[in-house]
Amino acid sequence: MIDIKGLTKVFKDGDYNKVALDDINLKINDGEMVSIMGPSGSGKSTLLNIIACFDDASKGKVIINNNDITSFKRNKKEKFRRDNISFIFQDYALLENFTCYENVELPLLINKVRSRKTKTLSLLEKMNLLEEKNKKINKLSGGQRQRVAIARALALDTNLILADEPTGALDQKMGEEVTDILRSINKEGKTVIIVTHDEKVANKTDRIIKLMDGKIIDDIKNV
Ligand SMILES: Nc1ncnc2c1ncn2[C@@H]1O[C@H](COP(=O)(O)OP(=O)(O)OP(=O)(O)O)[C@@H](O)[C@H]1O
Repeated sequence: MIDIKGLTKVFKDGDYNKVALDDINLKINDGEMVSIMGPSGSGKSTLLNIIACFDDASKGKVIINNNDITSFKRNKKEKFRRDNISFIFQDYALLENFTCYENVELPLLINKVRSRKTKTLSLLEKMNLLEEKNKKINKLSGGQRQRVAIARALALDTNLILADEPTGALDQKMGEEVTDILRSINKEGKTVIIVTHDEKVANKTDRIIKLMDGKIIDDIKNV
């Protein structure tokens, strides 16, 4: 479970002082699929980045499976992220000059996982990318790139998948395909949190949380 208590984030730089998250309280259960919506600048990415251990809180706690990540020093945070969290970016964040296969294998190589070939091929098959396996990323469509990014995110078998606008760069058809893949990953038991501007994406999630000016203004069960 993710238990967020009084989470506040203030960005400060000289005279600049922006309260991006203002006393957020939120619980997300294991196995939920949640979308976070809200206008530009409402704090969606800031919230996701703190859950992902990419950024620090100014105040409050984020407790993931009984681990208070807000109390962790940088190294411990990075290890916690590696072991527990996968992140999917709007712009895929893939290595453009490497093949699909190499991109998916990379986290397995870094973490010295055994049976890398079998695992990588099975992930590529799952994402319907076997035919593309030796193609370089810069030869793929946006939807294919995002499927490679999802395969890579699944490589280490983490239970928490975070996605920041995963369909933001895709046309409607590819966006739907990627959303359906995230839904099926959730059905396999993983917790999925998606930041999105797209109502269609949000409507495929179990719960829609709306932010405005760094506060939760709505938290709706989507049945
Ligand atoms: N690194 C930073 N330094 C200073 N201010 C920041 C930083 N990151 C975000 N902000 C500010 O915090 C507020 C929340 O930003 P955030 O990116 O979380 O919003 P968002 O809801 O994800 O927006 P969008 O939909 O445009 O991506 C904004 O006013 C933004 O300008």
